[in-house]
Amino acid sequence: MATTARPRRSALYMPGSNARALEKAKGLEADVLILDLEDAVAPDAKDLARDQVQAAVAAGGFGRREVLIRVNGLDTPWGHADLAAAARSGAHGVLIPKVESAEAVRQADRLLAAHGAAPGTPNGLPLWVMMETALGMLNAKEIASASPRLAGLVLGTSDLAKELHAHHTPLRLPVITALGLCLLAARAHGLAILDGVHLDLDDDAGLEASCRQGVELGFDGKTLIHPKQLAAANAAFAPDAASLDRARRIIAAHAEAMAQGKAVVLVDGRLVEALHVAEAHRLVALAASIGAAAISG
Ligand SMILES: CC(C)(COP(=O)(O)OP(=O)(O)OC[C@H]1O[C@@H](n2cnc3c(N)ncnc32)[C@H](O)[C@@H]1OP(=O)(O)O)[C@@H](O)C(=O)NCCC(=O)NCCSC(=O)C[C@H](O)C(=O)O
Ligand SMILES: [Mg+2]
Repeated sequence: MATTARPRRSALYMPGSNARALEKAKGLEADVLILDLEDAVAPDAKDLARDQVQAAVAAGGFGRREVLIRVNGLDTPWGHADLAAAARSGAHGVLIPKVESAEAVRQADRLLAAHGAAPGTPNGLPLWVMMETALGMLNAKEIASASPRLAGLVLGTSDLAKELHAHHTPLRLPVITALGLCLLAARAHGLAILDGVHLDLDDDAGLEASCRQGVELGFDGKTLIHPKQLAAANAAFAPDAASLDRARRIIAAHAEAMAQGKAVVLVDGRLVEALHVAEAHRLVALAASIGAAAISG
């Protein structure tokens, strides 16, 4: 299944109750904005946050940025009203927290449809789910294939570490199995997948290392909590100049080999076959869409 080339290098959370952050987001270099009604919003501010987010999305001005609304869980006092508001908000997607089963995805899907959101792609309202509990991880395969409305998975490594009694360590070994399960599920079912947050805002080196690890594992991008983290994620998850140059040479060399009736060729002494060409095309398309996004602001 094809994975879209839409850039999702950086996905910035912001509390829906913070009007200043919602406004500021319109000028930030984020590929995705996650307008949060869940954990970043205090119980007393839930209704205000919902109204503010709905009004902000309706007013627009977010440009090329993909806008997701993270609702409260459907088992909370606010979840159903959040989902109803998100369904008619004009956002690009709705993010459901702490999803643990395929049935939870189907329930959200049914409720969105009941609130008038068209199902499926390309015209429906996409559904995203947070993977952040032990049970969710064990059910990743079923969750990822539960609905044609599903567009992506978002790792919630803070909730996960809390539930596992695990520590946040530089190499993230305590959560690496969970990251792998989600990556397998997302790629098997053609979904986008975003890595969890780096909580220490003063740890630039740790953030860069965590972004680099996310790239190496295969994530499309990283969720972030502060604008100062955007540049690191945008740089890490974009193909660098050397990778792009190599990708273009792979495409050209393989096309020439094919014209001569050969299926394989050496580029820089390394074997290139059709699978490498497909990956090269993905990188080139991703770079082009990052470039186009930069131009459109
Ligand atoms: C962490 C913060 C509370 C810090 O806020 P603040 O003290 O205001 O930071 P600064 O003074 O450095 O802010 C400088 C300017 O940047 C704006 N700002 C700050 N953060 C954001 C943001 N996230 N989006 C947009 N704009 C932001 C400030 O308004 C300042 O602007 P200006 O006035 O023009 O100078 C804060 O950063 C914050 O609230 N971050 C988001 C927290 C959040 O959303 N948490 C929930 C998501 S994380 C999570 O739940 C993960 C998952 O579920 C899991 O389990 O792992
Ligand atoms: Mg969480």
